[in-house]
Amino acid sequence: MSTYDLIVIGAGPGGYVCAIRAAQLGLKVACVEGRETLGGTCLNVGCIPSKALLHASHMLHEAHENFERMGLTGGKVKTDWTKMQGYKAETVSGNTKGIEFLFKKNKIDWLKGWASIEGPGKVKIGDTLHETKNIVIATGSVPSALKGVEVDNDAGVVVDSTGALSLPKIPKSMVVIGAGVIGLELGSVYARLGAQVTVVEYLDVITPGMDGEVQKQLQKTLTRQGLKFVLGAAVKGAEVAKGKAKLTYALKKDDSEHVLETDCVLVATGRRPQVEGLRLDKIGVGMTDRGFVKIDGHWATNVPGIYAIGDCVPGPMLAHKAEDEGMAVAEIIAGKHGHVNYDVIPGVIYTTPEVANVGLTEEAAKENGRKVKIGKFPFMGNARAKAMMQPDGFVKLIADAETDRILGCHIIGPNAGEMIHEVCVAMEFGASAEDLALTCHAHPTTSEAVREAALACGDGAIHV
Ligand SMILES: NC(=O)c1ccc[n+]([C@@H]2O[C@H](COP(=O)([O-])OP(=O)(O)OC[C@H]3O[C@@H](n4cnc5c(N)ncnc54)[C@H](O)[C@@H]3O)[C@@H](O)[C@H]2O)c1
Repeated sequence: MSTYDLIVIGAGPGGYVCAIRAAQLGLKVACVEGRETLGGTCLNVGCIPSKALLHASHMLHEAHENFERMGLTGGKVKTDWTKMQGYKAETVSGNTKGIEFLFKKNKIDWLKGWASIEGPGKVKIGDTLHETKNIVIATGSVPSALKGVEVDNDAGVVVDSTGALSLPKIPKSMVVIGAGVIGLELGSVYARLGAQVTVVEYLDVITPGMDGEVQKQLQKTLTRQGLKFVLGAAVKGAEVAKGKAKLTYALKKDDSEHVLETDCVLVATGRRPQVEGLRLDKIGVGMTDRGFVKIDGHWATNVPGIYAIGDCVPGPMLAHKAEDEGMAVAEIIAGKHGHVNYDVIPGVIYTTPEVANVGLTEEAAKENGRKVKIGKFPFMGNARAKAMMQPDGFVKLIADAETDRILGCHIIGPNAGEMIHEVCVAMEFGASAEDLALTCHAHPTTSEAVREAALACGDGAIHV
């Protein structure tokens, strides 16, 4: 039995970052992880492997669609699925081993196994009980189940996001249930690799909650890339026979039933918090009615010395939100001040073009009766985007109508996921649209489009 200042349960982006920050602040720290490798969903079966497949399939798309126009000729580039899987695995292991190195460097004990909490200060793994002053629950989330659609990742016909990363072969056709982040990212991968992809979504729009103009532009662009969309459709069930699936859905507008036959169904209808086996009910940790761990403004549960962060607590299920909470709670446990600004958490969809957003949408401003001004700039007017053959999309900046303070930004276009951060920094410092407009931006960069959108909040953009 060992005594720690802090035991973090779960080594995903929330948990491992929390452990590292706590160790840096002088605490004796252990992190429990039952998976063979560190890094949680994000590094093992989420953000990182999907980005490897997105990158490789984007390169293929470029080779097929744009190389010749750029004067790059030669044999037709083909996909070697086994090699691509190897590249994905290498990307993952490079990152997970990196966390192992960071744990050693920061003298963090990796307690291997699945933990349960026996009471405040008591964490059990197998038959071993570990004592600790504080516990942080960072156990993340798992894909939600969908009634009537049974996932079997090993069979590879009806899969969730984990199974979709390692399909035995590239399917000729795929039906994606859910036009959210996962559905569109992985749907894009397989569409670029040659599958006929149909996305079936319950709502009448894709990417619910996002800026309406971005939703429309993204749907238009992905449709041009070959994805088909069936919106306003409720999935009734899926049957598997002879290595194929039959998916039945009903259109909400007239209740008519339709069947899609496909090689593969990807269920991407959201994720739910993962807390099974922790014994939270036995030790009286309060939960929300949607199954998340209930916390106060300092990530503390109702049981003294037990905190929770990341996907298992309410809020957006994003790795970077979990990381920020991990750092903040470590600071609090170490007797310092920890803070997360939930108004400035960016979101990115890694399709091509990328979609990125932060803060208020035009729709939310209208709903709240908040007066805003909107500066919009199309990438068609951006020299760099045109040189990259990616002139689709725009930057939309939202500022307070009276004070000019930046309240939000919505980008669809090349490098959107990188560009959003200058707006995040501006918002963090309470900057106005004019502050951004007065900041010199290097030419030619796609970031100039952000400045132009800021100029459009004032006297006008130059290049439209
Ligand atoms: N790039 C990123 O930041 C990233 C990548 C992957 C996952 N994530 C996070 O992981 C979580 C899960 O992602 P996700 O894409 O599974 O969920 P999501 O909540 O983003 O989207 C799920 C979609 O499925 C639809 N849906 C739900 N039930 C349905 C049904 N029965 N039939 C048809 N459509 C249905 C919803 O309306 C919604 O559009 C999200 O919180 C997401 O933010 C983020």
